[in-house]
Amino acid sequence: MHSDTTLRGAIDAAALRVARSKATTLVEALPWLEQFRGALVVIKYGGNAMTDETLKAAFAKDIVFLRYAGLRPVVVHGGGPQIQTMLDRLGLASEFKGGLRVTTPEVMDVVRMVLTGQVGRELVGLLNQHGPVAVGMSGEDAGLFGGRRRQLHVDGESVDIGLVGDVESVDPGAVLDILDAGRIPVVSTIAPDLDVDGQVLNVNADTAASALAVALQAQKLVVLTDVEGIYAHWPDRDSLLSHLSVSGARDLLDRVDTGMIPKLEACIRAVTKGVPQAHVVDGRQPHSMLLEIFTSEGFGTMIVPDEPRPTDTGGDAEGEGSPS
Ligand SMILES: Nc1ncnc2c1ncn2[C@@H]1O[C@H](COP(=O)(O)OP(=O)(O)O)[C@@H](O)[C@H]1O
Ligand SMILES: CC(=O)N[C@@H](CCC(=O)OP(=O)(O)O)C(=O)O
Repeated sequence: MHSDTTLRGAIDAAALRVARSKATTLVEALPWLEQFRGALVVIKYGGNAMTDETLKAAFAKDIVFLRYAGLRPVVVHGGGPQIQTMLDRLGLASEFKGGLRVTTPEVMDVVRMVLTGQVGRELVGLLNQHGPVAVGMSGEDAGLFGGRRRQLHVDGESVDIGLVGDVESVDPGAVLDILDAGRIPVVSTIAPDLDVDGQVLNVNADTAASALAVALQAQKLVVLTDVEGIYAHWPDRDSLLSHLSVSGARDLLDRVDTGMIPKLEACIRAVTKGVPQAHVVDGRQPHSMLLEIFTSEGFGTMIVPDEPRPTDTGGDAEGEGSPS
């Protein structure tokens, strides 16, 4: 241990300023550390935000940081681009409708192999470079998810999108066991079909993250993606929204396309079912998640419940927190 005098003698004034600024940054995080101590946060890590090795390593550091800071992070990962790369390698075609991949039985095999066997494994490996903290699991494990085939309607017409599922039931027991053991669950989003024994369904990762956040009654759902947040008039870069109410988000659904549709739907669903806030954050910015959680400015777009109207009695939240 150095005395104050030796320390000051050893470092010059500039280095001292840097050290003080680091201490200030740490202390500024204190109110947020207090607020979120023990908080369960579901983080959806999108495939488009995980294409760069440095970013993936930064993401792993952030998640482990949250864990050591006393939060309880649960990671739900996507992997759309990684699935696409494998489908291309195998010469299998697939298309998207309403932001969802039309999933034939052959495509389903690839989705399951890539999400659970490749993307999930890689994330677990990156997290475990910081200690034996991460445990990977699929929605098939310990009855985590039960799915039903999604009926898609476009312009009033029913469209067949194959083995695409919606999460109908969540048994979060295994996730809670992993959290209680002080570890970090890393979930890939395959769901057994509740109607057909032995069949599995491809669940969009935003949809699955939202269902899990609701079942766990998470304090936050954070969706990391490849864009700064939600734009009111995409692609007008001046229209980035920092806050959005659920009604505003519903109004916007008609004006977003591609991958933002399931994201917005997922945030709306989470917030209307008892998760206090959902965030869409730029996963291409290193440590964006830490900035979102530990600064007052936040980062990206925050979706919150509508303000109660003066006539509301306040009793209408009953039962909203129940798993879907
Ligand atoms: N209103 C909008 N605001 C932001 N992004 C939008 C909007 N409408 C469509 N998008 C598109 O949604 C994309 C994010 O979805 P996606 O590529 O599926 O991400 P991920 O792989 O993270 O799930 C953005 O890159 C953008 O092209
Ligand atoms: C039904 C459906 O579209 N499933 C997605 C599952 C992966 C995913 O959601 O990945 P991102 O989060 O990276 O988009 C797919 O097959 O691409």
